[in-house]
Amino acid sequence: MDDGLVLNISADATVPAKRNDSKKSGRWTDRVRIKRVLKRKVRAPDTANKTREVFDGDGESPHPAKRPRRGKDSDQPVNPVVDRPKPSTQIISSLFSHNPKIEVLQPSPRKKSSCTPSNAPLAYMSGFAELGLHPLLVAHLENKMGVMKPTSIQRATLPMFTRPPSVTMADRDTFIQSQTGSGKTLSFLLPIIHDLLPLSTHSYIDRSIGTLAVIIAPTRELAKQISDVLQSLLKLKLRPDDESEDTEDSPRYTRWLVSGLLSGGATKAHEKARLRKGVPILVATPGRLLDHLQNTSSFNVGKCRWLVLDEADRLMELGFEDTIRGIIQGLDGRRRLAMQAVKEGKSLEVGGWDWEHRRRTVLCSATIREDVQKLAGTTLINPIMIGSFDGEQENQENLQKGDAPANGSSSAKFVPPSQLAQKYIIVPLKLRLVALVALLRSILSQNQSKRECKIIVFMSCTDSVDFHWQLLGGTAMGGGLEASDANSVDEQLNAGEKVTNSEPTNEEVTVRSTLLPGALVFRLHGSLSTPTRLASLRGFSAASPTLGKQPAMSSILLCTSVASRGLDLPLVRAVIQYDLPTEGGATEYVHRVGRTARAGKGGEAWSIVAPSESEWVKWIQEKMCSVDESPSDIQKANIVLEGTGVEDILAKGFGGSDSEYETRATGVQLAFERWVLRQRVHSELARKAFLSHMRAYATHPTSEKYMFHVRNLHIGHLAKSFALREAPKNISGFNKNAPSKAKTTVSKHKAREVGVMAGRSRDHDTGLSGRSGDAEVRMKEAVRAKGRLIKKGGKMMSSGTSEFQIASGDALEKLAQRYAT
Ligand SMILES: Nc1ncnc2c1ncn2[C@@H]1O[C@H](COP(=O)(O)OP(=O)(O)OP(=O)(O)O)[C@@H](O)[C@H]1O
Repeated sequence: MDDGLVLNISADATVPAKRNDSKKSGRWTDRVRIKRVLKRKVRAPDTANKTREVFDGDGESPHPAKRPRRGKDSDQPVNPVVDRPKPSTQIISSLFSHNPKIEVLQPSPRKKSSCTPSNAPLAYMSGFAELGLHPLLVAHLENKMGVMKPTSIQRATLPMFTRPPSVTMADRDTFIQSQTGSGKTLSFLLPIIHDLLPLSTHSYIDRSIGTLAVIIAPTRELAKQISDVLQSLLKLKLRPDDESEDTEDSPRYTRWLVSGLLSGGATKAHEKARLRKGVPILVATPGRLLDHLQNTSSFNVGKCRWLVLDEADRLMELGFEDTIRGIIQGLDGRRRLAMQAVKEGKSLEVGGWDWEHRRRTVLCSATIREDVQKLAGTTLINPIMIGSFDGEQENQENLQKGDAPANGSSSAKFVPPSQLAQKYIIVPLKLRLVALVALLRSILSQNQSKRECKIIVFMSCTDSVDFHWQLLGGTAMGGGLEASDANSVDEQLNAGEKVTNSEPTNEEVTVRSTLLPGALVFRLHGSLSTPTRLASLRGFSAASPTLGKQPAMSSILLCTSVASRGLDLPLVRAVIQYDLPTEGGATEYVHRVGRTARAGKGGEAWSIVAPSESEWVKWIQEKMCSVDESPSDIQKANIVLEGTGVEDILAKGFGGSDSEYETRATGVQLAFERWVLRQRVHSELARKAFLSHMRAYATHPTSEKYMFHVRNLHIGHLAKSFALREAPKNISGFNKNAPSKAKTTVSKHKAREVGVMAGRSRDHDTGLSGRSGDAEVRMKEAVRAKGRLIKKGGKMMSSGTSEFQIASGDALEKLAQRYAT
């Protein structure tokens, strides 16, 4: 049996030669035993590695080869000088045998051309001017930002704020919901600037007026992104280009409108200094904002007239409900104190400020789930809903009451943009890793003619992201090869593995893989430091990313769900869900795929589905459709996922004739496995990633267990997709057969525990993780407990000075401990 593994991968010179198994001396029983063992085994072609490789190939045996028992010696510590895993017998199972049979997929009847983009600017509109937007803003959008026509959510939202007050909803708050990539950010930023710009005409106005608008976003990345868009809007020209329009009567605007960002990225002292100077429009993450409301006396926010809660559903998911209540109480308290100070003549403020002008709250959310309704009920006054809702009237009434929808459905219909091509591949577990590489290669080569191509790959946990990132960067084959087509895989393999001396360090931002020519690989998850996360995003989004002197055309981002919400990364051609979402169900899926196909552009979304998860395809399609939708509606909205065979992807990605791709895929897999074996630190990375992945997998909600149950996974095959050759029972910490939390159907509560066990690996990213996030985590806990305190009759406190406080950080924590139930 040759198993198709005749690959000319050169031996790793640093590895000692394999010891000879034949034995001439010793007892005759020993010699007979060894002979018998050798007869049964088929030798691996690579004998350079001290590791003995046992092939399980081509169906000779229906069961995977068993790993022989290890002798006493195997427990001896690894030689500290050569830091490599201890020699052991390894199982090298063939990639293409013993895989479950997968139904041949029928091509989808969907015609791509029939899809008109659902989130594109509206062609029939003449421009933003007809929505009543300030002419300076219209000119800036058209001339400097290339934004000519509004999208449908902008068309619906802007008139609400630009019409004269008598007919608008001055006394009403707003709830905005629309598709991913439909331009929600501009639909709340433009009204704010439109409202504040004319204040320039007041003689006393400058940035010392304080903060007039606060925008809250759930993560640092999102806050930074909103802040960037805001900054580019605020660069607007304050006079019309046409001088003739600049008459005596035309208002003279001054540049007092500046923006600021509070997201925990900078030091508090620096943020305090900025707040003291005055920041008229502030973008913030919730924890840091509440912190400043509690502790920064110079934070002048008494006149705030806009509060925006972006990605409200994510804010709720991340447990910010109490923090947001604290923020609202803080804003109200500071307003009362400021008004009182003016009344009592204690304030140095010049008169003329319209204190009657109430603060408007805008809530943006992808869904109107029960928890978002609750938030809307407590934060919005007489809200008007803008967006696409089913049963709008009913929902509107519920929203005002803060109730869940009467029909019991917990979410409004939320579908991906119609122009997005949604695809899935059912991939046997063993083939996952090579299928991912093949898919990346095929997308990259298809888009070679385009200027650049960006791909986002979602993984289940931070450990998995770290492992795959290091693996791709570390497994350099024939270093420096720049293959331009899929056929060059052979050349890369034949050139031999190259031991890279410079392993990427933990805080490095990017790596290159010769398997993915012309692309740089970035990573993003919540355990990276803020500068690394931001550098990663900057690098990935850059027009022509570079590594050293080598420019790259394309970029790939390996990430956890941290990148699923709100991030607007330009030119993302494809999203690959290597691991399907463990939390958030269909909503999370729609958010993830929504990172592509934005503002009317095209894109493709790929889901890698395990054979035991195949029910998921039907499930997700049903979740995205309304019960009463006709098949033509479903086709039109492009809610159907199109299946592709894994062989097609492997053939496209690795090239070659007939089934040559099998040999090539095997070569790639072997190279990965050798990388894992090469150093102890690599195998630890792989094991950790495997374990964390299993734990994350166990946190799928109970209602989804029939599709995602650890019990249904072939653990050995899954381990192979982490380039591990070891039988999983030897991976400490996880035993599929033990009565573990992962094994039994876990309740949601238990599932959470499993998630917590995974520690840093589970990425409920809030921008709270990492070194600088610890304080925020504690703050969040304290605020939660403060909620309990208030329920138990505690009250908000005002310090002797003019500062309104909920309580100081320390006091709050002490109170929290005292009242913790
Ligand atoms: N009227 C417009 N014309 C052209 N491009 C636009 C327009 N409005 C917004 N865009 C662009 O569309 C992209 C998506 O916008 P935005 O990030 O606001 O979407 P979103 O609805 O908030 O998406 P998500 O739900 O994923 O957060 C951005 O790159 C933005 O610059």
